Amino acid sequence: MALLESKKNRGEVRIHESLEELSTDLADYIAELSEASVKERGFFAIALSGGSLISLMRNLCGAPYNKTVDWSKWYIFWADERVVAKNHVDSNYKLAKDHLLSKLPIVPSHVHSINDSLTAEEAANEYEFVIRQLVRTRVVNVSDVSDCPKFDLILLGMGPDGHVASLFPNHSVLEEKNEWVTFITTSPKPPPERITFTLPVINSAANVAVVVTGIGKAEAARLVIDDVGPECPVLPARMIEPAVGKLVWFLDNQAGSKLKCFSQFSK
Ligand SMILES: O=C(O)[C@H](O)[C@@H](O)[C@H](O)[C@H](O)COP(=O)(O)O
Repeated sequence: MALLESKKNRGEVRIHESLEELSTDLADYIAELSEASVKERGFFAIALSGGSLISLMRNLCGAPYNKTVDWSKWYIFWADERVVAKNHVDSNYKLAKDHLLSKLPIVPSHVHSINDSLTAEEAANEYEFVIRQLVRTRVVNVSDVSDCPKFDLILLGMGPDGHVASLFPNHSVLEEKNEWVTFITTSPKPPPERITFTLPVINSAANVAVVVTGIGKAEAARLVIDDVGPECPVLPARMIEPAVGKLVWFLDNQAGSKLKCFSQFSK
């Protein structure tokens, strides 16, 4: 693995030789953050996304993490969710439950998924309300620099169009400054109805990790990580700039192949 500091505060970039190496590193990274957070605050509040991220977290289900991680202190959230029934094939909750959560001893009442019987707007409002209650009791930490929750870790994937969570390019949702959780009904990636954390919430997290794999995302990765100048299109992933938190990019060598730093890595 190559560890690189990006230019202009775009965070730490980790480029991996293979998906297996990335999965191992990702599990180590999450386990370390969990340990530090439990030691410091007694809780680990982690937000997941959908997509390939979940299968890349698979190593957490095996040794040594199944024994060494304090799963009883984990509180699970979703940075974005598709507004479908929980048993629907498109549900991010179902994806995480089937491939991750059902294999880990996480306390069921610590799993905070959306209410799937509501409209997208209602589900977003209710989800924000749930998070507000947990901020009040400090299960979710509070930001010292904004009026936002400070998740211990927000895990994101990125689409080839540069979207993260359900924040899509050229969508008014990118302007949302007041809500913690908002909704869209016109997602260009199906299904159309989704709820999503807003940029202020993502940028208030203690740690944000973006996991990006495959050659189809190499150009977007270049545009959001490299210093490409003012002609760069406005891509949601480029708007991730944690105020005080730490940003880490987990790439495989295909997704990282167009980065300026890649040539020095591949020598
Ligand atoms: O529910 C979703 O659709 C997501 O949370 C979305 O933001 C996803 O993480 C990216 O589209 C990357 O998905 P892939 O890694 O599968 O390409």
